[in-house]
Amino acid sequence: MLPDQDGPSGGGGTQGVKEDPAVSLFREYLQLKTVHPEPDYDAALKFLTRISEELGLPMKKIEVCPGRVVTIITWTGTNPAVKSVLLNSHTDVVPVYQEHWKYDAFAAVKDAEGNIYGRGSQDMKSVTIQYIEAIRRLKAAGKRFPRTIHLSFVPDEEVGGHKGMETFINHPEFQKLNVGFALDEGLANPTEAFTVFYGERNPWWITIRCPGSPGHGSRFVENTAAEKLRRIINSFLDFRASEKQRLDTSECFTLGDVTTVNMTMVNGGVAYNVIPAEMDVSFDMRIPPTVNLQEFEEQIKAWCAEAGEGITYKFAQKFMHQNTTSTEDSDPWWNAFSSTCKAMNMTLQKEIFPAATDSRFIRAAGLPAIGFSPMNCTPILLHDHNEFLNEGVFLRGITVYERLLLTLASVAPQKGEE
Ligand code: MET
Ligand SMILES: [Zn+2]
Ligand SMILES: [Zn+2]
Repeated sequence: MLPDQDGPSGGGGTQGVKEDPAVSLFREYLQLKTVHPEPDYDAALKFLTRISEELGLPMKKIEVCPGRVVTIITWTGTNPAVKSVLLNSHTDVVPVYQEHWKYDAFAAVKDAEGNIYGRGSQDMKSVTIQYIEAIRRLKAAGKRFPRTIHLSFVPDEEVGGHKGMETFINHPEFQKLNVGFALDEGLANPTEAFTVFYGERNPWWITIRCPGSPGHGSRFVENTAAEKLRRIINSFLDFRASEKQRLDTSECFTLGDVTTVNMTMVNGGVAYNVIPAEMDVSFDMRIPPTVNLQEFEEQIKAWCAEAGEGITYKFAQKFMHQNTTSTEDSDPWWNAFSSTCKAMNMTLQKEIFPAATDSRFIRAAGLPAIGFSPMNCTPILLHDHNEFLNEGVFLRGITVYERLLLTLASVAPQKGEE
């Protein structure tokens, strides 16, 4: 049969059955073009304003930078003096190569299997709607909890978070939230298990400038920029190969446990027959929290010194905090989280997040944060073509958050909280 292309109802997976309103809301949110480089944040704000009215919960808008608004929806607890639970999600999504997609990446098409296609279906518009729907259900059931629950909806995560969470975390309005524990995004898991992230690799984005002697393209000029560039590239890519080897030969390592290095840009030169006075190369590096960052930078310095005279580097991104969140049974937040999952017969795999999320700013502020997107039995398709999530997996995730909030928002007050 034909996929359901034009409306929130129907779809082969649930043929003849009216679509769950939560799924319809998810599909509606996927259709908002909050896509870089010019995200329609106004559309997201309008959507969230409606949600706040539907839920009957107050909303606060904090413009952290011009045109960049963080939205907070709050469900105040019965003991608002104790620390709150923060459910964070970003509203922006990465661009698409539409020609590689089966369907319009912003049409939220649901196919015969109930798979919902759209940019953001995994990263992370699903999670946003799951948080909202879990709150809606708990409210409708007349529940109240001691701890306040805040939902934060932040812009610009996908471009580094500078005009989003990085600024918000230092804003007085963030302090006022009195956060004790945060949930943020994770990754899908193709198996029955769910992956949870207790830390992240540190993103370092570096550009290395290689100066050299210019001259005529027909000569053997000494000390050229290209020769230095080649040595730099060799050092970085040799290290890349050794880290890949370490990952490939280890039984227990995941991507989050080794350093990745990728050469992502090269620049320089003006003409075929002019030896350039300088050439630049850029790398995206992701460094596990167990690596000594000072020593790692010394290694980079050594590679530059070995490659020739006058080589300089600068960072476009150099995250230095290496906090991880406790996953000890004695930790009340982890205990609440993991015991709830266990009670639901969910298998958890604890890992270091291989990329970066806004959780890194939360952890850097000294707060515990767990990265978790309840998507098991799902291929990892974030930032990829044909990103999708099955509606059954999506709906099950709402129940997971419902149960998680029951316990997290009821964690007993800790020493010093009251
Ligand atoms: C390093 S900024 C974060 C952007 C994106 N989430 C990434 O990991 O690449
Ligand atoms: Zn994301
Ligand atoms: Zn992303």
